[in-house]
Amino acid sequence: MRLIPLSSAPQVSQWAARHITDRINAFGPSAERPFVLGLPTGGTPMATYRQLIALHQAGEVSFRHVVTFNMDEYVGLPQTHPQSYHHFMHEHFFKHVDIQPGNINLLDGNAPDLEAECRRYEDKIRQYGKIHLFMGGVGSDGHIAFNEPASSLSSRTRIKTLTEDTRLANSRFFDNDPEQVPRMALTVGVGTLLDAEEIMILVTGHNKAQALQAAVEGSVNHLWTVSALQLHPRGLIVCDTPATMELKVKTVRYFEQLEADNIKRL
Ligand SMILES: N[C@@H]1[C@@H](O)[C@H](O)[C@@H](COP(=O)(O)O)O[C@@H]1O
Repeated sequence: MRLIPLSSAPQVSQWAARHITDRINAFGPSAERPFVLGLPTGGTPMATYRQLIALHQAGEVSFRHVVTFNMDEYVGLPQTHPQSYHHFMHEHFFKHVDIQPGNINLLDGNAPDLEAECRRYEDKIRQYGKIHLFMGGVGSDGHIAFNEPASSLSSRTRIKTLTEDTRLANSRFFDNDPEQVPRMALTVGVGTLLDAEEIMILVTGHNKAQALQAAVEGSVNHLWTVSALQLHPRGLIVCDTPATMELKVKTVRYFEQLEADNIKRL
């Protein structure tokens, strides 16, 4: 696993957007051979989306031959609801770049048969071969996508019941009322994430410090599903200083030294 310890959240978004841009450009995608990008929602990636839009507007990256798969979606929220992940993605990213609508993939949390919808999603990912780069955030309880504590580390796309903690954390987007937060979501599994060629997780803020500690210094554990990143050959975490507060000084120094050139790039 690589850890890129940066000072601030804006630096994390700058680094992440540059990394995605570099990966897409190095791949040289075409209509026949698109770059497949996995994407998250949440507060953390919003600044990265703004940076990607800026890079796109500066002519540094095109999404014309990029296919996207979002990691999760609430069950039962209309797609037009301001807090649906469909709405989030269109507002914060898709409508600002040159992605082709047919290349956007999101789980349908209103599908009549939710299990069939999850199977369809897995099949569609498989049709493209694999996801080249999956970006994600992490919940303060260490969940990735909506793989709540005790999710199987070999899970595939499925329906998950959200924990009280997650509904409480996400209530800030629902008038601070946890009752308005849907009780279920569709999410890619930990196994689906591990199949990606590369995974990049963004971690910012002191409220994520425990999750980062579990991910980097803890053992692989289903209670902190982000720790499954340790099993991946190309796992990458980009974090800010407040998120490192539960890590040993020695751990942070170790990665600062290893990544000195990459940190200086900013
Ligand atoms: N399903 C999403 C996750 O994908 C996200 O990583 C997490 C943290 O979100 P935030 O970045 O807002 O802290 O929230 C939700 O539960």
